[in-house]
Amino acid sequence: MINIVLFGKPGAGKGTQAEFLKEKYNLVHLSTGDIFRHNIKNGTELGKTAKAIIDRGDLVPDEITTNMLKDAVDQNPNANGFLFDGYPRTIAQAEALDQILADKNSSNTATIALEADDEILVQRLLERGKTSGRADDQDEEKIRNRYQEYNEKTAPLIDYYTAQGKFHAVNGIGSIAEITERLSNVIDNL
Ligand SMILES: Nc1ncnc2c1ncn2[C@@H]1O[C@H](COP(=O)(O)OP(=O)(O)O)[C@@H](O)[C@H]1O
Repeated sequence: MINIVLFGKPGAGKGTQAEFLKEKYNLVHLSTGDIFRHNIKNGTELGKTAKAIIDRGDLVPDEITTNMLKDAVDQNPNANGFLFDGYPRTIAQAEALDQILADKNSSNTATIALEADDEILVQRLLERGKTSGRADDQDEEKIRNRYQEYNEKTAPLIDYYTAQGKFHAVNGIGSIAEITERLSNVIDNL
C-alpha cells in the first residue's frame, strides 16, 4: 500500500495535482475540503456545523475532521493506497492519521509539499474566488486568516514529518504538467 500526504498552503495546487496523481498511481483521493463542501451542499448536520467555521477561514476542530476522515478511509477497504489532500493540518491530526493507517497495518509512505510564495498564492485564491463560488476565496481578510491558521497550526507538521524522514518538497511554481512531473519523481524514488 502506498499512502501519500499532499501538503501545502491554501492555493498551492494540491487538488489540481491530486487529480493527476490519483490516476497515475491508482490511489483513492481524500480531500477534507471537498468532503466538507459536499456536506455543506447537501445540508447535512456536519455541513451545518462546518460552514460558518470554513467561511471564516478557521480550521474545523480536530475531532470533527478526524472522525470524518476516518469514515472516508473506512469506506474504501480495498484501496490500493490513499492520497490525502488537506489532511492532516494539525499535529493532532497527523498523530491520528498515523494511528488510522497503523490500524490498517499500513503507514504514511511520504508527505510531499508543494511550495510557493504567500503573495502568489493569495492572488491565485482571489482569482479562483471569482469563479469557484467559495466564500472563503472571495475576501482577502479571510484568505489571510487561512494563512495565519496554516502558519500557527499546519507549518509545525514540516518538523513532524522531517523527524520521521518522510518530508519531501517540490517547487509548486510552473505548469501543471511540470509540477506533476516533479511530484512523480519523488513518488517513483520512494
Ligand atoms: N484537515 C482539516 N482540518 C481542519 N479544517 C479543515 C481541514 N481540511 C479542510 N478544512 C476546512 O476546509 C477549508 C477548505 O479546505 P481546502 O479546500 O483544503 O482549502 P484550501 O484551498 O484552503 O487548501 C479550510 O480552510 C478549513 O476551514
